[in-house]
Amino acid sequence: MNSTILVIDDAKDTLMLLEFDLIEAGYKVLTANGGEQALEILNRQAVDLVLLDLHMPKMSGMEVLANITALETAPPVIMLSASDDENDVVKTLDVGAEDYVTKPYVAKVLYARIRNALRLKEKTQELEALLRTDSLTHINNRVGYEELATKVISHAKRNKHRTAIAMLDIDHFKAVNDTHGHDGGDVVLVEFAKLLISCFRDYDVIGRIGGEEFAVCMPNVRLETALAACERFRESLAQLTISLPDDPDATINITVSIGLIVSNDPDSMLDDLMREADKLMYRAKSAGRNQTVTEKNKSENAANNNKDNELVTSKDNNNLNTNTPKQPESEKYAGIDFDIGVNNVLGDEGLFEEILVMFYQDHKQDKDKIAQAINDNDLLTLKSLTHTLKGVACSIGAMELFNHTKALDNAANDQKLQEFDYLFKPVALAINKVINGIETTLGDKL
Ligand SMILES: Nc1nc2c(ncn2[C@@H]2O[C@H](COP(=O)(O)OP(=O)(O)OP(=O)(O)O)[C@@H](O)[C@H]2O)c(=O)[nH]1
Repeated sequence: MNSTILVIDDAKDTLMLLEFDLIEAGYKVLTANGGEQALEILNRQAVDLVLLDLHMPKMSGMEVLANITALETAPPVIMLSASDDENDVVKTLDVGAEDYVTKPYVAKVLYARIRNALRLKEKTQELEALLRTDSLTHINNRVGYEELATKVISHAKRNKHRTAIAMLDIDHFKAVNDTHGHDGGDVVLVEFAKLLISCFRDYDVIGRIGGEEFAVCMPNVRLETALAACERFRESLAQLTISLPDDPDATINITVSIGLIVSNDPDSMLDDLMREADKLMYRAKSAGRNQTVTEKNKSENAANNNKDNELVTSKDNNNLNTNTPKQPESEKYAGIDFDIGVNNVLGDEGLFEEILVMFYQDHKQDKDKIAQAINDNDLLTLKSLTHTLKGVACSIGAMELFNHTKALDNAANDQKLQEFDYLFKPVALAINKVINGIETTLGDKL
């Protein structure tokens, strides 16, 4: 497809000459006789490149340049000026111009500069897409997902729509890897992503958030609709039999645990919603996996004059329970979701306290031990520490610690050494929070 070039110049004859030359070279051309007209065009339509005069009456070329570079999808700008003052060259390049060509221009040199700028733009776009795409499944990675979902949430705020966020985690995925190898696990992840794409709507934002964890952001939906979509996916997945190209006799069946939250709270941030949905997903895990757990966001309940949040769990179509009251969340132990922890020991608070004392004694040094293992490049110790900590964090309901440790554990398993340092920081903070929380509440029993 021919690239579109916008030429901005106050001199009519220059505009005509450039238009002629550029059309001759195969480009589509738009012209503007000043900054105001140019910005109007850029607001209306996409342009691949801008040729911009520097000295113009009314809005100067510098001013126009600053406005263009501030656009969300700014096209590359080549300055085209009669001035060969080196300060002009430096200033415009510093403000964001791609190149600087002096007038009178030599057509074939100008064409070469244009081709170069367009090539660079294409490469940059390819790199930006890679930065946002998961290389295995080709859906959004965490960066891409968060960027798009954040836009959905801002749009929802402006239009007072609800947004649903679902966090999905494949059940017992480690066992798939253990049985069928990492390549077998990869095939499962790809099939999982394909099914996500086919089950959710085109404008739902889908992403792979971590190893075997995925997220879906559903714009403008009611809880019932979002829950139905999650359930449709969960059921389709449970019925899907995945075969491996390298081992046609092997078949794999998997299930998924889903946490779903729907919010129309204008102050909800994506991070908060994802955290809430993640907590619900771990409830689905604790409650036996292969199910969706959802809870209406507080503000939505408030709008319905409902004091308590509703917890909805759904294992199959005739097991939809909309009346299970949620336990009020306790602040008893910092960094620990008391409800999850206590539920993991069938509600026995005394036993839960004993487990926390054991956790404190066994893991209070973990931060230093993990730091040491990273420092020594001792992968075996690191894997063993993170794997154990991840498991116990989940069972005491320390979900933040669990999530961060899980990320570090995955990186250790995949030997992503360069990620260790930055993944360790949140683990260290989360351990501190939990250890200090236990000390504060159970000090005399430790
Ligand atoms: N094949 C493959 N495995 C991955 C990838 N990323 C993470 N994993 C693996 O995913 C597994 C996740 O295991 P766990 O976090 O223990 O969870 P699980 O076995 O799914 O158990 P539950 O979540 O509790 O049901 C680990 O073995 C990781 O090595 C990947 O890109 N490819």
